[in-house]
Amino acid sequence: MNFIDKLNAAWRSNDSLLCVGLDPDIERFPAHLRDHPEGIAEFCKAIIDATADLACSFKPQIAYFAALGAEDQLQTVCDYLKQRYPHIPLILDAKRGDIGATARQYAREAFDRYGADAVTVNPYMGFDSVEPYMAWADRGVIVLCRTSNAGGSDLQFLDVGGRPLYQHVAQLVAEKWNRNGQCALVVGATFPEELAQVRAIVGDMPLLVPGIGAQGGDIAATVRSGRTVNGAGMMINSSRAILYAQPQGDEDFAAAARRVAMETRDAINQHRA
Ligand SMILES: O=c1ccn([C@@H]2O[C@H](COP(=O)(O)O)[C@@H](O)[C@H]2O)c(=O)[nH]1
Repeated sequence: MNFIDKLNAAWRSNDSLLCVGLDPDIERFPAHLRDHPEGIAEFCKAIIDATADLACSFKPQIAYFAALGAEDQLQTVCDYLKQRYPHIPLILDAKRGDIGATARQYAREAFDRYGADAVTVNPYMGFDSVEPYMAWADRGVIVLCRTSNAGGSDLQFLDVGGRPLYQHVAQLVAEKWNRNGQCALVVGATFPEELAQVRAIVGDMPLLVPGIGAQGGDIAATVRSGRTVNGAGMMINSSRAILYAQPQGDEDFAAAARRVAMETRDAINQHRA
């Protein structure tokens, strides 16, 4: 099954547009996992088990693993996801961007080494820096368009022929780059008006939408701006708000994560119709 089909099936089977982000920060781990040799993988596996029936995708952020030289634990997490939850898409958030020959190695890393269903890429170097990922026709290529951070406006809002640059990116990907129907775009939940603009340009193309939860994006505005006519079309990511949900009483970290993931999934679903 290719990425888009798998995503459609996960939206339906879990009745969810929630993407659970895996950004493991050992400083915020429960004490028993901080010094554990496989603590990062154990933490992520517990979060995955606690939220797999509530999520349409999981998104490990490679920087949190690579910064600690913990690529082996990223591998463990990806293998675990694929073995236990093969129906949930695995998105590797790597935001790669480089010349074609190097891009091919990044694509091998994402798709062959980690077995990701999709990877995030940076379009700044143009089509020949993105095309190598498309050789894996059954995988998703998720292109940065209008990112959730304030500084994204420095370049993405530049006026290019009467329209902001991010709208050109949306149109370019939808009309030219998406030859195999495998592309998606990153658009931040912190900018619902721009999210609506992108949706109008790209039709039903899936959007990866970070920025709710810790970044404060408004769930109602996000869903109303980005949903497709059938009330889907988005992987709305939340990482820290779920991973480090404040325990209440005796609640452990995974139970707290499940509680917040369920609240978030339900809040999203309220606005899909
Ligand atoms: O525009 C973007 C693109 C990617 N991200 C990533 O999403 C998560 C957000 O984490 P939160 O804890 O929910 O804020 C993180 O991995 C970012 O690298 C983004 O935030 N904005």
